[in-house]
Amino acid sequence: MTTYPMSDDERALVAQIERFATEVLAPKAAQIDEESLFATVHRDAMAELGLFGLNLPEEHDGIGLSGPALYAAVEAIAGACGSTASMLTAHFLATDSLLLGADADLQARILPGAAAGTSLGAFALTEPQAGSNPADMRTTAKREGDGYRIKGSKCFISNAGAADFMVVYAKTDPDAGARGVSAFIVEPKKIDGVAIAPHEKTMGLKGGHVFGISFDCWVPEENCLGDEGTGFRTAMKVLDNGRIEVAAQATGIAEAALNAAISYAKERQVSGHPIADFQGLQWMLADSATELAAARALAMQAATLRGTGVRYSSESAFAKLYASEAAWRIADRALQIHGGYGYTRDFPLERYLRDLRIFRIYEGSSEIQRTIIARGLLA
Ligand SMILES: CC(C)(COP(=O)(O)OP(=O)(O)OC[C@H]1O[C@@H](n2cnc3c(N)ncnc32)[C@H](O)[C@@H]1OP(=O)(O)O)[C@@H](O)C(=O)NCCC(=O)NCCSC(=O)CCS(=O)O
Repeated sequence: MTTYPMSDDERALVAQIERFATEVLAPKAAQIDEESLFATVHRDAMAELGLFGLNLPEEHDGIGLSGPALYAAVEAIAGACGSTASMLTAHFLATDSLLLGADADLQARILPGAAAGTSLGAFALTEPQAGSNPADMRTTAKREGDGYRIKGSKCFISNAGAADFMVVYAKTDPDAGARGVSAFIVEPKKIDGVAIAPHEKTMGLKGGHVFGISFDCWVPEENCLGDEGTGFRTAMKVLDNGRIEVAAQATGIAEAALNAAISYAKERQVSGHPIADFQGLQWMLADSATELAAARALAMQAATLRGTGVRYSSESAFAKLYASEAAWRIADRALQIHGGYGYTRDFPLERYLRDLRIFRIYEGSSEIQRTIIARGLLA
């Protein structure tokens, strides 16, 4: 285990998660990818370990890991199965929305089931016409009786097909830009008016299913997270957390790729020598190890600020931007070291690359991370 700062109890739990990842998740990862099996196949076993509540405090029946320990846990899961990590971290986006934006009653109603893994969450922000710019969303929530009618559509929403609850972001004041956005709990299995399309066929993370959703549904007013108009800020704070988890997924997969390259370089013989003897290859491994260490150092900077009340949008953007781009280079070098074998499905390298590609796009593209960083510099 990498030496991240954490308590002895956290270290023991992360070691247990690493064993689970190696023994349960890793052996099924290729099948999940090959057959596009929804990673919820692991849901019961993950729930038993408490994984769905890793980010939630004990008062909500969660485990309440610190930022660094949560990072280590997500990294271990992603290193074994990227799809499973993506399914889990999408659930964290939903529960973080409640933690950061909802009142105590709504938290008490939804979070214990979410922590137990009996209730799966989805985070419904992105729309066909509003991806990088969510303030421009078209979904509306209009007052109707003692509640709201939500109308509109969302796309690329992880977990939606199995979700027990969704946090849906919608405009309560369409003329107020970001300040007109509010967030709502929608429980699609309990109400009419939520239509979920078949999951998208994606390049990677094939078990981390994403869906389009159409809404024409009514929810009671107590399903609104906090006050009307606070939804955009909640979503942005959630994404500050989520981007650290994307960095964790990236470094988890990058480490798996680097380890595969090291093993292969020691075994593969050319002209009577293991290819690890050649300096050109050693330098590739050295560059990858350096970039992995740098990505983790940036991520730890953000992870240690998580939950402190300090805003860390720039640190979180540094972490996601660097880790997602470095992980791509690390996995690409690892595939190159494997030569033609790396390009086949007999080895996991091509899956690692396919799984990594989305990290430069979702939860804010690399370009959006640069925008956030630049705004911080120029403010
Ligand atoms: C690039 C953006 C950050 C820019 O957003 P805007 O320019 O539209 O908004 P701002 O004017 O910056 O802010 C409006 C308002 O919000 C407050 N704010 C902004 N950021 C934060 C924050 N991090 N913490 C707290 N508050 C924040 C800001 O102070 C303003 O407040 P006042 O109105 O002045 O009071 C944004 O557009 C952006 O992040 N874009 C990327 C969107 C994105 O990442 N989408 C990903 C969706 S989820 C996904 O991809 C996967 C989902 S899954 O797997 O299912």
